[in-house]
Amino acid sequence: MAVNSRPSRPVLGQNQYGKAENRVVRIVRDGATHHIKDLNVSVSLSGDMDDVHYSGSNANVLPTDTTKNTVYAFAKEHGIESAEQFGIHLARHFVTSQEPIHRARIRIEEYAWERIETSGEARHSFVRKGQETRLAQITFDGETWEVVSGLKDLVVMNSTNSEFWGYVKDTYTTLPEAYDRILATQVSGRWRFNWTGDEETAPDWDTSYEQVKKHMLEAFAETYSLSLQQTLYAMGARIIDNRGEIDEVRFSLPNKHHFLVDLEPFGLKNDNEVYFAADRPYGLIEATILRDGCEAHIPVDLTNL
Ligand SMILES: O=c1[nH]c(=O)c2[nH]c(=O)[nH]c2[nH]1
Repeated sequence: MAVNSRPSRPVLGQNQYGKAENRVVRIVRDGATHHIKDLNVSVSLSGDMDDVHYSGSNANVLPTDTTKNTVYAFAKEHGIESAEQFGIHLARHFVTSQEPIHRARIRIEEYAWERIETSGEARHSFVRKGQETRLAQITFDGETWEVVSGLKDLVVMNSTNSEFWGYVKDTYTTLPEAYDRILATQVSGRWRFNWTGDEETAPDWDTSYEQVKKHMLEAFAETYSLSLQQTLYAMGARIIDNRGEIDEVRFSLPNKHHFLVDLEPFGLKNDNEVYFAADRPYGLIEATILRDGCEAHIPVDLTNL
């Protein structure tokens, strides 16, 4: 370095910014048939952003909060036909409406849902594709057998037929009563067989598993829910009532909250269409359902099984 020359300042390299992981659920209600789109949208913008880094001037900065609002407003205004089409809309909007923004990268993960088909008319119940992990625990001490089967990560949603009201209200209660909400959970369940070890009378384990899952899903879809607790009981009771080989069922059900997004500030009405899918905190509803006269053996904490 030459004598008396000032060191040049470090140079800003590639930079980008935006709101990551906007969880948007869009419901289209076609009478009793509902359709859902469930996306995780990350916005990354770049352009003339030297000043905000060098001097802190925000004159060119569209807030990340605005990019989040745009995702939710576009879900209402334009709908979500496909992840690609939705991303194209967003990217074009940011680059063409904001002079300092030269590049927009929209990354989208889409979570696929399949309809839960039941004998009834209702078409508002879904199970997330990718499905569950099947579990089994077998214990034998030379005398006594215990077989517990189960599953985890079975994600299900009802886009209507769920309410929650009439609960205790104290000084700290702010929750508004809900008369038509989304009910979604990620089922973790275990069920204990009453099989005592006789090969002749062993259940067909695969058939039993498929049937338990079917009854659990049907009860979830067909129960008009006043609480997740009530739905949980209905799911367990349906299994006990229909599967004589099972004496005990335990469920751990996180209440995967979906909050209606307030679109009023953008002059848009949210007619139960656009939701923010929160990942935490979540209500956690857990209970055992027993055949009358039977004892509980499944541990309270299912992570121990
Ligand atoms: O189904 C529900 N059960 C609750 O106990 C509860 N608590 C809450 O805030 N929301 C809900 N939803």
